[in-house]
Amino acid sequence: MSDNILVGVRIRPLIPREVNEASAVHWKIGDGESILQIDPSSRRSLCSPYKFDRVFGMDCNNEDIYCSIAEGIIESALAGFNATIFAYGQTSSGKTYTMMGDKQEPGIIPLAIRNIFQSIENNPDREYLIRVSYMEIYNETITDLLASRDQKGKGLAVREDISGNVYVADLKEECINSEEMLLAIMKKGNKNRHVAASNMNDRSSRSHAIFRLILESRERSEGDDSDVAVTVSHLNLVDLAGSENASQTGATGDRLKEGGFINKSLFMLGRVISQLSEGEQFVNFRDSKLTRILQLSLGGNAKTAVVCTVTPVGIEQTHSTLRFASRAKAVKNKPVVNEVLSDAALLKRYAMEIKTLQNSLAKERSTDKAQEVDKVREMLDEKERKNQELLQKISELKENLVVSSLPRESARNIGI
Ligand SMILES: Nc1ncnc2c1ncn2[C@@H]1O[C@H](COP(=O)(O)OP(=O)(O)OP(=O)(O)O)[C@@H](O)[C@H]1O
Repeated sequence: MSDNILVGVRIRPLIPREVNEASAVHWKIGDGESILQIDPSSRRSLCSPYKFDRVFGMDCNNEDIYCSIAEGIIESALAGFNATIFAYGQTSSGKTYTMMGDKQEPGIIPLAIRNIFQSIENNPDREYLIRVSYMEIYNETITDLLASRDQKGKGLAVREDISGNVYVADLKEECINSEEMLLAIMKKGNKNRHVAASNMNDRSSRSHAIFRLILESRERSEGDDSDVAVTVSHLNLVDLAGSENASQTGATGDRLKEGGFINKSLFMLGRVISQLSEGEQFVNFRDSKLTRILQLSLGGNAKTAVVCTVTPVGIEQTHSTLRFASRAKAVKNKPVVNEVLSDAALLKRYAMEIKTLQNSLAKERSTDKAQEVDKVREMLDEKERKNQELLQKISELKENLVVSSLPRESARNIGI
């Protein structure tokens, strides 16, 4: 099975700054799948249309983008496929608005979180273990957005395990068991992200942010389930920093330096996409942290979607984004469901640990306590304390599992 990267293009409405400057609109949407440059006064076409899987006009909202581009990818991640959605575009084109949104209009990330917990609720026959990490690449340094200030060191290293999987060493992963908990973690990470004002955007992201969920799931069962396969998938939701032109953003000093890093890593991403779209044998994944971390999502074992955001007033930069989007459309991935039978899956290890603890508890309880009372009363107290600890540990492990509140299908069939 081979899947092309799904590509959507979104043109945002004019923002107040552009309205005040009486900026002209240079782009027109064709039929929901194409976009072309027009002359603002005559509205005559100035180029042949760029075609994509979907093109979203100024009146589309985040929910529209989510339903057409993201929902299928999120469902695939829940079914065990690695998946990635990223937003790409020039500064101020609406990437953060699309990925994160705001209170009135939640973006792809909060909508995905809601979708994931609704799907779990609708699927009572499986149990899930969900972990989250949140990192940013700022000036080519990886920072953990979930680490407290005193835990932040010099930056995290990208490593490769013996199977060739790329990972970020020492990145914090938190187990989460509710939508509210995950949203709170997302907000905490957002607060830690590098943001600054520029002439183009009052809150310009100065880093690439990768919000990653690791989803493990397996059939729920009562009996001996040690050989039940666990599916494990990585879902990356990525808000890239925007390409920028110093003469437009007015960047100087630190901002100029950041812009240099941003443009360079986006150039590397563009080159990787180009190489993949042309089927080249050698691909420069290792030339930037961003392409290294996203390696699997670009031409690998993953379902990937990209939302390319453009402004209605940009001309050269919009063409440049659309060329990137056209190349991305030609990239093929090879997604497969990742099933794990070994104890590499945390869910498997949890299940085994729960079972071992339950066995020890049963053993402890079967000891003839009456005899022991005669002998050493303190020993009994000690055993009781140990039992409580085991029970506590079992319930803590179980708390991390996310399951539907509905009865399992099998239980419903026999009327439980
Ligand atoms: N679809 C939209 N509808 C209304 N306003 C939007 C839309 N998209 C973006 N905006 C507004 O445009 C401005 C820039 O958006 P945003 O910060 O998301 O851009 P960005 O691409 O993430 O920029 P940067 O690369 O500088 O971080 C913000 O004020 C945002 O509220």
